[in-house]
Amino acid sequence: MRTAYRVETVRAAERALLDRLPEGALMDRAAAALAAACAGALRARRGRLAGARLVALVGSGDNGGDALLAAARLARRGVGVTAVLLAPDRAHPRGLAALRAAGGRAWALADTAPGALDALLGRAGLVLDGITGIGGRGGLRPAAAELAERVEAAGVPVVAVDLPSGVDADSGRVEGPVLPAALTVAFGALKPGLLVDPARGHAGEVRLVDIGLGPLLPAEPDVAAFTTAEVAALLPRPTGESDKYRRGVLGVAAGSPRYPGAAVLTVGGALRGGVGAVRYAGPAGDAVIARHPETLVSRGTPAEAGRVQAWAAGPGLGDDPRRERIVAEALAADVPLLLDADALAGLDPARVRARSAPTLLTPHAGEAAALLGTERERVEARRLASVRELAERFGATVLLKGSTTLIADPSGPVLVNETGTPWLATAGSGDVLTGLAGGLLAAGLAPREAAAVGAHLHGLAAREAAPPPSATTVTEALPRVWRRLLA
Ligand SMILES: NC(=O)C1=CN([C@@H]2O[C@H](COP(=O)(O)OP(=O)(O)OC[C@H]3O[C@@H](n4cnc5c(N)ncnc54)[C@H](OP(=O)(O)O)[C@@H]3O)[C@@H](O)[C@H]2O)[C@@H](O)CC1
Ligand SMILES: Nc1ncnc2c1ncn2[C@@H]1O[C@H](COP(=O)(O)OP(=O)(O)O)[C@@H](O)[C@H]1O
Ligand SMILES: [K+]
Repeated sequence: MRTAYRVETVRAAERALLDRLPEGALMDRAAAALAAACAGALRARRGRLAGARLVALVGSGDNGGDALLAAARLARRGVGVTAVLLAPDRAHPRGLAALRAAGGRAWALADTAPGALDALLGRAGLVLDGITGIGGRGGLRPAAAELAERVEAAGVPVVAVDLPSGVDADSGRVEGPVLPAALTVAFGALKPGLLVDPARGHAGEVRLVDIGLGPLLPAEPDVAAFTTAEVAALLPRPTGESDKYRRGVLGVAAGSPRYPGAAVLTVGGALRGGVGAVRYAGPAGDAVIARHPETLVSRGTPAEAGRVQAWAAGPGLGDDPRRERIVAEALAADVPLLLDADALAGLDPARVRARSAPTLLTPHAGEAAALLGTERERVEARRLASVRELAERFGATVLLKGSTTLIADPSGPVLVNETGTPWLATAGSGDVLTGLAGGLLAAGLAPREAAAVGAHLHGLAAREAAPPPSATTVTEALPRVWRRLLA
């Protein structure tokens, strides 16, 4: 598991560790790793370290201190270092002394003419961003924001110290300018903002440095991501005693005369979800059979279909006059249920909470916004809070789709899917995910695992099918992904 912890938790662990270590030891560990990462980046650009130029942006906290101590180490190895101090009288004293002793220069930002700053940046091979880390609050203040914009305009690669300056560590929110990094060197633990958009999108490659915090962090993270190996271990596998019913049957209620394709795509995903069989109930049976002849089709509603181990309902139900009945019957079924798309419209939390079996909701940001009574943009800006709120309100597992797919239960860590790709923003790809995650539910995975495994496979399949994938080619790539993971 890749794990991320909130600032409060990181700080508590840091305090406990500081009590056991000599003064400054923790920052020295961080600075050594940071200097090594910068040295690697500088060498990759120009072959050798001596004579390279680095600009360190230094805020008034320990994030700036880390930048100064790392810059001092690089200066000792022949790198020409200039530190740009946002608040010279509050710059980390030990860090500043170390930099000066190593022959580095320090400029006060307020005393630096814009032309001189641009010239400095123009000569730099790398910028080290130590403006703010976990102590950053709200959007960057004007001087810092302007500096970030000038650095970005100069086009010099940036290594962020702990976090890209300007992002909110706990929520992944971004207010105003951020300095985007090619590499973020995170100390002790990842913070949620390094895994969740929009902040994640500014972090570049994220490298976690062990500074000894691990044993002091709680067992339960705030945010976590399954690795591919963990996903592979969760995949349902048939055994000697398996038959098609024991492997699990998924019922699919999707599609309508106007949207038969949604039924085809959902069933297509379901058939790659590790089930023994898929029962389709609805008006698009002919289209489903034409593409997937192995499907058991019927024209009725969920209550009229045969036994299943889980239901997936919603894609393309839009103009089916029986939509409400279909959703009501799916909600009444005493098996795990995935609700997506048109099944989410107007969904009553009390009806979901009253269910006897688990429920998984898979909204995109627009559907999540409608369920929360807010705007899509607000959900996109506050993904973590939104998915947590939905899970709590509905007493269900919620998978929030989009640029970062998140999965939340009413309590416990939020799971992040790290395999996503913007290529998935293509019509019908959500229907494939519904079938896939529904299939995994029917095969016996808990909703949280079914959602996380489904999203992980879905992202890998899109990468395999790209560019450019369509919902159909994502479906077709799924068996290749299974094969690789099962090998
Ligand atoms: N945790 C660990 O284990 C370890 C942590 N370490 C390091 O410490 C870092 C945390 O240091 P930190 O606590 O000093 O806070 P930091 O991020 O430097 O920022 C605070 C300063 O920024 C300012 N400021 C705030 N908001 C701002 C804004 N919007 N725009 C502009 N300025 C803003 C704020 O100013 P003030 O509000 O006081 O005026 C304050 O002075 C952490 O990220 C990691 O790098 C490692 O060394 C070792 C192990
Ligand atoms: N910008 C993006 N980056 C990564 N994944 C995305 C992005 N936009 C959409 N997706 C993914 O694409 C799929 C789209 O699903 P959905 O919105 O339900 O579309 P549709 O209804 O057309 O199937 C989801 O899996 C979602 O997470
Ligand atoms: K930073």
